[in-house]
Amino acid sequence: MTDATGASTAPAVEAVHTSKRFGATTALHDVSLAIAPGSTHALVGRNGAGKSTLVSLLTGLQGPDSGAVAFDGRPAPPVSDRAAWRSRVACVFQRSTIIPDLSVAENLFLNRQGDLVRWGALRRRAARLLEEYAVDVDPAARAGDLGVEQRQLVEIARALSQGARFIILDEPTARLDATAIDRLFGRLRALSATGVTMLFISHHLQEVYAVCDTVTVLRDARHVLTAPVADVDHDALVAAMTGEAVGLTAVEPRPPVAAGTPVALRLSGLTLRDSYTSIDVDVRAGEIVGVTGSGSSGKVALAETVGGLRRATAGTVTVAGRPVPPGSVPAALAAGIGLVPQDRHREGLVPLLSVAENATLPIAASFGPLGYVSPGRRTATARAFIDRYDIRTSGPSAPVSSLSGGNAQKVVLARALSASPSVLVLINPTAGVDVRSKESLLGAVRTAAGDGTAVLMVSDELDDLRHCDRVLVMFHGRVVAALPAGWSDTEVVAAVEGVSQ
Ligand SMILES: Nc1ncnc2c1ncn2[C@@H]1O[C@H](COP(=O)(O)OP(=O)(O)OP(=O)(O)O)[C@@H](O)[C@H]1O
Repeated sequence: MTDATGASTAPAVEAVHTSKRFGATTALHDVSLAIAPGSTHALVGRNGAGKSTLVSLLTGLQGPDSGAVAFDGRPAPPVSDRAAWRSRVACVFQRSTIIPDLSVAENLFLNRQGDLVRWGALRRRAARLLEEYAVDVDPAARAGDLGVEQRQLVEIARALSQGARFIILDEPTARLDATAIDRLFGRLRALSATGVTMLFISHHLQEVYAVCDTVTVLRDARHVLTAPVADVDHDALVAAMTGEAVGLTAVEPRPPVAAGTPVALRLSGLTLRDSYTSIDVDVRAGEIVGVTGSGSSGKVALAETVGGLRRATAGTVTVAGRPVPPGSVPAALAAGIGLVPQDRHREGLVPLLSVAENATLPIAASFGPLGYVSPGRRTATARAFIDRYDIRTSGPSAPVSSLSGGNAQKVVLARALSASPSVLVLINPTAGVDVRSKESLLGAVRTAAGDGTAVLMVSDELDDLRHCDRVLVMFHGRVVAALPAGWSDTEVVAAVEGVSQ
């Protein structure tokens, strides 16, 4: 197709009446999408709406059951021709496709034909490529040592250098702090100005307005709406995603924790070499304490230490006055500490077990004597979780690996809460969770606190932190600010950046 000037008018990317089923689940039903060349197109929808499935069709990871995909008006290559797909489209996944044990240079030229076996030549070519895309990374660095931001930039540079003019960004901001997000958005705008077409997937609707020109909403495997972002306000977008005209509810202030309430969790002089130093924190029963900070602040390592995933080099963790043996998840669990870890793929879930088995792992012992778990009780408990947390699944016996990302995150939280822990440690608990489900997850955390659980919530999200009674800000391994309820967004951001107001 061409216009009067002879320029191509075909969409850069198109899905035409595509459908995809997994067993009994319809993941996409007759979905069509056309992305104009050079546009930055948002794809939004609730957890399980079908976004990742559509991405898998647009990247050729699998073919549609019916319908077709086209690039620049021409049919997509066969699924088996990976090189042809790589020259058309790349997806910067939330989970990296970079191989950690190889160097940056090797990662950049992975899967490419040619005579690049000589290390010196490979490194020089990698250096030129990184310079061309203004990526400030050493080509000889081990890829596994890169931060999330640098890793994503290497992935984008690799995609562009392979000829792809269409890039899919699947929740690219999920693990970036505010300044890194700003830098990423600057780059996306610059890429867009050079004619690169992008599909941007995010549960943060404000990001959609910040970087995208057009938005498509999927709901229950179906296409609901495609429109310029300027024509759809926030409430209309949420209504399209949920199918309900009800807006999101404002965060209710929590009643203050009564004076004299005992300390449930105490961190004293807690230190982890190269990560954080001399952390003293008390969390009283029923209190929600937030911890935030930039990527290098040490906040995640601190939470992982309390949850038993890391062993502090000095200091102690006590629960109700009793010291918790360090560096052991079972010991932390036995002390009453529940953990929602950062990486649900690695630490959170057992992929081959069912939703019911995963959700009820810590309470299995209470279901029957001598480790016997009655399947009926387990299923009934799991069904209650599925309803309460709005987990979209074909049922309690579905393997957890069949869940969409956000629904898997809900299982992790359900599991942590299922054992009624006296201390709950959460690391970015709403990452990947849709706007409506965030409300129910944070509501469940508030209910647990209302019942006396002490909550330590590490998060980059101001919307999570709004539920906290106070927020500690870490900077280079130390607590630099303690903000009582009523803080303003700018106060938190300034403290995170290390700028005193
Ligand atoms: N391999 C699979 N086997 C079985 N069911 C699957 C599989 N992949 C996806 N599904 C199901 O298809 C539906 C759509 O999932 P998809 O991952 O596309 O959702 P999503 O919109 O990306 O969600 P999220 O926002 O949570 O990432 C879900 O109900 C999911 O459970």
